[in-house]
Amino acid sequence: MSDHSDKQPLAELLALAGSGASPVQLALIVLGAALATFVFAKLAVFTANSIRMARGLAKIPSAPGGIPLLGHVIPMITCVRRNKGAWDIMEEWMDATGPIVKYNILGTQGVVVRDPTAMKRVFQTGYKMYEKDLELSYRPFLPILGTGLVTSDGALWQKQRMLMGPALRVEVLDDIIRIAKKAVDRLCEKLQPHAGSGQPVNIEEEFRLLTLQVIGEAVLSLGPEECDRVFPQLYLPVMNEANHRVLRPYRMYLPTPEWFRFRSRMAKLNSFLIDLFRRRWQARQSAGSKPKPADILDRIMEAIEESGAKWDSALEQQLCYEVKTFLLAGHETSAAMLTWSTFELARNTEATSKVVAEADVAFGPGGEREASRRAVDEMLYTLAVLKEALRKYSVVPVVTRKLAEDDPVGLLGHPLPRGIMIACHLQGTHRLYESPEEFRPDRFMPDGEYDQFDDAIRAYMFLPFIQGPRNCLGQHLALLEARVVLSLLQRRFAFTLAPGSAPAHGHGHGSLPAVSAATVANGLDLRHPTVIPVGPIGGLNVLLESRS
Ligand code: HEM
Repeated sequence: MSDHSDKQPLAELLALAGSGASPVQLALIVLGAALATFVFAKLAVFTANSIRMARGLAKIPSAPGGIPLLGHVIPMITCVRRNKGAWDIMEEWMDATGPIVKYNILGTQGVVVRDPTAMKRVFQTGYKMYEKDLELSYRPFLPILGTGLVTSDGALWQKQRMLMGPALRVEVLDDIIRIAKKAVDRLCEKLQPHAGSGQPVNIEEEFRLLTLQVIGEAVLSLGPEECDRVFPQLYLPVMNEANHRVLRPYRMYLPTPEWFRFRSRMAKLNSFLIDLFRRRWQARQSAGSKPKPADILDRIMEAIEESGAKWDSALEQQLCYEVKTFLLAGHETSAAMLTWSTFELARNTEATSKVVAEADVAFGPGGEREASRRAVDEMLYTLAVLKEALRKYSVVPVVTRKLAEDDPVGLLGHPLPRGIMIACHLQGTHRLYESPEEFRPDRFMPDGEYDQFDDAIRAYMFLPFIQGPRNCLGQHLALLEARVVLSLLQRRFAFTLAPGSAPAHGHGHGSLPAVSAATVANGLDLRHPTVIPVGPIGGLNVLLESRS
């Protein structure tokens, strides 16, 4: 017996489609129906989620300038024409509306905050539910950084952090002073012919090469020549392409010649690193006694041995992600900090002479002595200059998180619904100081403005490295390296800002034209509007004179 209800769905469809349809037409009908159901289901889920989130955010003031459907996308993409970053627009929203503002970008709903108590919730007390936003901000970097520390979450991140954390502790920091001193001595030799020549030098480019050499030696014991050979050819171009993809995400998918070059460089870089890991691992296994760790890689390998993990291709791949993460996280940010510090010192002779005096004490009047860790720790004023540069210029102006579950406590008295984005506006927090546009290193000297903040919020008033369990693993390394480099360079040369001109060599930070550094009253106008870490547009041209 066979009635209508016994028919298979396909048979029903055949009957519906009529006997005249060809198999290809029928297949297309089935495919079309499946696709329509899929799109409909997606739309229904998206709409339900959007309504749920919009209800959850109802009491939070909205950013000005939003329009139906597109939301706040137009101010975000047109701001570059006004030489402002998306983060500057967010700051204008908060100036106009208050310390927490909601926004909507093409259906992605979120809030932006700058208040230190909100930062404490996101970075410390609620950090597990405020997850990394890997879908948007970090997406272009995922092919490079994979599941490395910066771009992983949950149990894998925790395991990796436990493994990597100790590798960047005390003894490595002692090595950094020696490595940074050699690197700055080499840079001084390179710059010497420019002294008194009237020839501008793009010091930002030099800092980028220097910090890459330092991290290359600290992590992998690579010599400066090897760093200069491998990284500018393989590593820097892939990072450049990833940076382009932030504003032009279609570049991730279009098989252009650059797309193929990106893939091939990545493959070469990975095989260079994996080859190095294998040689190092084999040498360790065949050595009779445990060798003294020479670098960060040795320390990571030591931790792997102690954990009993098996050496296999998955571990090699993970190590590759971690090392590329250190290279990325560890050089451009530090270079930007050094560049802004140099910019400010070139305009402030009093601050410069204090930095030079500290170099004399730590390294001897000719800068010839090896300084101890303690001597560098005592360079309080140089440290204050670096911190003030990080505050004023906020080289990482914003970090984003995605809320994994409803947060009943929420931010600034507003409970928040799961799924929304949170833009933690570090630059906004750094402007909550007195006369924030002024460069005043004394803020970070003992009993200065920073020390005067209330105990409950102080740590969340200075966030260049964020705070909490996911804070920057390299912050001590970065500040130690920078104290050595900045003070010795200032000891050797007097810097002035070159009259505005394109950088002497190298292309600087992105492709926008250079602004005249010498004529700009406040360096904030020089900040690049699209590239993080934020450096000066077109680099920083300086003139040098030797100090006696
Ligand atoms: C001035 C220099 C630096 C600045 C301003 C800086 C800033 C930051 C910030 C803001 C984060 C948090 C990112 C986020 O949560 O989305 C971070 C994370 C990180 N940084 Fe740095 N960084 C600097 C130098 C370094 C150096 C020298 C290293 C390595 C040697 C390093 C390694 C890392 C790592 C591994 C993380 C991820 C930590 C985790 O998620 O567990 N950073 N950094």
